[in-house]
Amino acid sequence: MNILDKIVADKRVEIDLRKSLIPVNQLEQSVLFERQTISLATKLRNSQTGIIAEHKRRSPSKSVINQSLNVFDVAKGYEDAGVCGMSVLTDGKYFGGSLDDLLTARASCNLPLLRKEFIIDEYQLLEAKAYGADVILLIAAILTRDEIKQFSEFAKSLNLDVLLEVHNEEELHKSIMPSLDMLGVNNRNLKTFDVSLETSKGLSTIIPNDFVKVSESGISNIEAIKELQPYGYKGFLIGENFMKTDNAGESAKQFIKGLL
Ligand SMILES: O=P(O)(O)OC[C@@H](O)[C@@H](O)c1c[nH]c2ccccc12
Repeated sequence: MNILDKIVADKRVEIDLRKSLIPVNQLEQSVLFERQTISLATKLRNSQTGIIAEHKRRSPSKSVINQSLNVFDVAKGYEDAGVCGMSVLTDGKYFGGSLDDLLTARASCNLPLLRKEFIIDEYQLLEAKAYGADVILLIAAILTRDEIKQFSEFAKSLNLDVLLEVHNEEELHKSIMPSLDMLGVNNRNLKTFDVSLETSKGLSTIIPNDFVKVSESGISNIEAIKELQPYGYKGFLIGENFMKTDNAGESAKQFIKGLL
């Protein structure tokens, strides 16, 4: 079993438990369920910089990144830095995140928030909405075409934007459909953790122009952004580079200053 298979197997157990603790109607009755969501895709289309900054405490590839920052300050700092959106890891076991982190980020800023999660069940989309997300991630490597269609259409019915993540041509071909807003190319292979910006470059030409293109992972300097922009990328998802410092917001601010 590779790491991705393990994460998904654990996720199935976790979702069953969550469902038994919080029924769907309780999620639907939460105050945030009525909130007007903000479109990340629209913000990226109109942005010169396109930074999506992530809150990530640890990961299977890097173990600890930063356990001492608090989400409230990180979200405020990112907003103050002028990022387009924030990504919040909500997986607990492998990334040290939680839905409470999402709720805290929501209370702290008005940025579009991406629920960064391994989505394999519609229930997780209701959770995303109930905890204040604006955007959901779908990972092509763990979903069938039918599931991508089902989940993305359900997300759209909840007014959530959809970011679909691919890592290779096969995943991309299987995933193209009108219910997606953004296509993300993960420069990190989730099965081996190898990172290369060439992945984004190579896949850029076969992503139809109606989708906002996002390059994800392994972006550690301004040069990388400058290198990717000519390939049509409008969004750049950055986690570790900001989170490994003692002030994530401030490092995002300096980064964006350098880009303008
Ligand atoms: O910390 P980095 O290398 O800047 O990467 C951020 C983000 O792209 C990465 O966390 C990520 C991209 N896709 C994912 C899917 C699941 C978990 C995590 C991810």
